[in-house]
Amino acid sequence: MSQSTNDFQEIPIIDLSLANEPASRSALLNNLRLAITEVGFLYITHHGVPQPVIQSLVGVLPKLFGSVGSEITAAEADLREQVDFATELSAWPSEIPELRSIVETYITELTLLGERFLSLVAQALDLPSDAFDTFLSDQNRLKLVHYPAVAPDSAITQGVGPHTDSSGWWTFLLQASEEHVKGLQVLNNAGDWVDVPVLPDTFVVNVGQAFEVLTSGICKATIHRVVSTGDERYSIPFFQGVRRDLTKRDATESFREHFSTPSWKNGHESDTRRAIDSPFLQGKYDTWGESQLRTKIRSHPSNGRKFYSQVYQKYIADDA
Ligand SMILES: O=C(O)CCC(=O)C(=O)O
Ligand SMILES: [Fe+2]
Repeated sequence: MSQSTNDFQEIPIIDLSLANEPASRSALLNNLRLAITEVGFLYITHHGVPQPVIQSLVGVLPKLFGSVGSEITAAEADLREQVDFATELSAWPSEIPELRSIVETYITELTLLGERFLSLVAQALDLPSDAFDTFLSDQNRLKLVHYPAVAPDSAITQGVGPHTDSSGWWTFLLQASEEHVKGLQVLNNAGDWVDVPVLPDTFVVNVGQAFEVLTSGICKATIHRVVSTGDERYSIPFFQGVRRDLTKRDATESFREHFSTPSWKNGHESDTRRAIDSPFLQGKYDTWGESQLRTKIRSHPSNGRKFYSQVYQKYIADDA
């Protein structure tokens, strides 16, 4: 894969309901593969987690947070506070008695979502749908996070510093604030921080470090951060757990052969074909040759001007 394929400017949106129809399934898997191998971040819609389960948890957030705790990421203090839960935890904040069942129901639903998602990921990576099942844990982690608002002139703007997720296979993040509230950003290979705005009824999904290792780096645990703004912000990341007895050897060797073929190393074969095909199939020129000529002239404009002066202006002006 070339460096430039990771210069994404926005986060792809994947509609999981497309998996239900054979006709739309292969397009879904194709788009999913591009998202997880080239961006490492995506939104999922039609995720199947019932809205009441989400709303009950979002509803307790304002009650839960009092004062800002402390956490360090990338050697800077983060301006956020959080409550961590895990499957089978026994200590519960007692001020909110209903919290336990709300959190347990949410974890159950997200566990199922994580399993459904992982089987699609396996298929998108040309593996059997249950290929990753034995790597899962019976314990997943949930965090409830609050980022306080900062004053416009505040010197401190680190909600959470740049990092990749170390806690699980995949992260399923609920951005639990209104749509105008910004904060989460993802780093592309060009070094730009790309905003991940709040989209209602979605989860933001990203690759964790362990899954990057399991796929020999084909799936990328992408760097992200949260910038504090004038709005307070809530978020709820769910970290799909890694089997506790997973060895380094299992993590690095289990799929090494599968991902060592040149088609993966150079960007998946069909990704490459897709990238080449799309200007041809979607562009306005009938022939492969003319579409290629347009591409080349636009890539090498001084040669285009010199050798193809009759058509140079036409192709340079054509942004289609
Ligand atoms: O709050 C967010 O939107 C992201 C949090 C995060 O990246 C993390 O806790 O790992
Ligand atoms: Fe994170």
